[in-house]
Amino acid sequence: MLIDKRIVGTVKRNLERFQAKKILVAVSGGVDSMVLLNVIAQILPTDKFGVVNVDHDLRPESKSEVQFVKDNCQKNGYQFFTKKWDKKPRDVGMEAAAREFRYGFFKEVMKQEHFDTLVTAHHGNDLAENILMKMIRSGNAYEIISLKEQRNFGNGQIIRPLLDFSKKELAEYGDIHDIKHVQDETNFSNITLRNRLRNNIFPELQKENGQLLAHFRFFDQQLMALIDLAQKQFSQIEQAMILVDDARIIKGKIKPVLKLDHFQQTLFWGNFFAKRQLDISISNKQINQIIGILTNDSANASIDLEDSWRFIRSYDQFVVEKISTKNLTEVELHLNRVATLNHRKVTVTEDETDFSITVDKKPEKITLRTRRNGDKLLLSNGQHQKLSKRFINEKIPEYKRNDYLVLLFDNQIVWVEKIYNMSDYLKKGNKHYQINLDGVKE
Ligand SMILES: Nc1ncnc2c1ncn2[C@@H]1O[C@H](COP(=O)(O)OP(=O)(O)OP(=O)(O)O)[C@@H](O)[C@H]1O
Repeated sequence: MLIDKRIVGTVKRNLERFQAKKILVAVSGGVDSMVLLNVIAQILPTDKFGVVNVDHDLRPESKSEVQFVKDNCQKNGYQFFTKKWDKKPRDVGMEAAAREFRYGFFKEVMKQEHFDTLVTAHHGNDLAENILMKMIRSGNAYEIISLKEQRNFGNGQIIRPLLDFSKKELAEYGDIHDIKHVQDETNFSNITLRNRLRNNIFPELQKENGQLLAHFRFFDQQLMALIDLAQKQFSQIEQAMILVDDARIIKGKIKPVLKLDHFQQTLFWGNFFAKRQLDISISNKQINQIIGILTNDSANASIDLEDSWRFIRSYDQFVVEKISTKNLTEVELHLNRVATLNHRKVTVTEDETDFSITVDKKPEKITLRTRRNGDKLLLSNGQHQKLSKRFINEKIPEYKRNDYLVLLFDNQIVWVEKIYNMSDYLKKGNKHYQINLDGVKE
């Protein structure tokens, strides 16, 4: 069969197989995505698909490239959605930030305009480059299979129906149908690993075997099949271990996973994070650290993962939680006025008869906050105890400790929710205060 018929046939089969109904085509203007758009337009009526584009505004030509895609859509009567990226980060990680913005916008359009499927023009060369890049960077099996032909995405799914075709074959289709496209000049510069692989390494490898891309695709499919098989066993283990599982916190028992050997555990945790799509990027080094803290003798330990997630071991349980960077960790408090910290309400009032704290002078500054490293509690005879030690003594698990409120009078800790009141140790002075926490007297 001619290449163009094969491409159209494969895309059509994929759309049917994954039951795509209303499709958003991601079009950058390059030859791959312009070919994809042409193919989709042959298969579907114009009310069943739309075009989405992001102007990353990173190159002088980007404006004219967006215009090119826009004109093409207008001419053909296709729905067109575009957005310019104007809040770029100043530091490193431009490529990743651009991707986050791009996929964020794709999700937004899908939701607002009721598209159930996003289709991208990733092809066989992208897949092979992706696999080799992941081999170079991490060797993590779950990252190696990250470029999937279908996965859940936003309020629907993402489909990549061109993975069976090489860039060359798509270009051939473009020639046959005389498809106009823009040329991304940055593809030729060798600043990124992807471009070095694309321009220097793959041409050499392909000289060794012309079937190289098909082999990468075969390896990817087999690895995915193996992981699918393992998944059944992993699901049983998860059922035995999980206690809480929601968008911000996962909590469970450790024991069930320990029956797997070390390398099976690496796969287990890879699967664990990949399938929940928590947007945690996790390296093999971190997976090994997780296994390390679960299997060593220390009962309390934690690891900070990327993207504000933390993995905590607490005795025979583990917790994965999103650390909220938005949460306030400190507020100044005024007598008789309600202060709110992390959704908790606290008031401190002067009270001669019904009081919980006694000090020798009226505080000039009252602070409410969560714990900090180095916090110390004043005991009898002026001795101190570390707050962390008190948490351990009271058997408060590590992952709960940030929830405890700490009250300070003139920078001296006078009270820690549930576990400490300075007046139990030092009953001095004649200034009496009542603490009210969430409507309850302390
Ligand atoms: N600016 C863009 N606007 C719309 N779609 C885009 C844009 N950039 C890329 N795409 C879509 O994503 C596909 C892959 O593009 P490209 O290979 O440049 O991305 P990548 O960064 O390598 O991969 P990924 O998109 O998975 O991060 C394109 O074929 C196209 O469908």
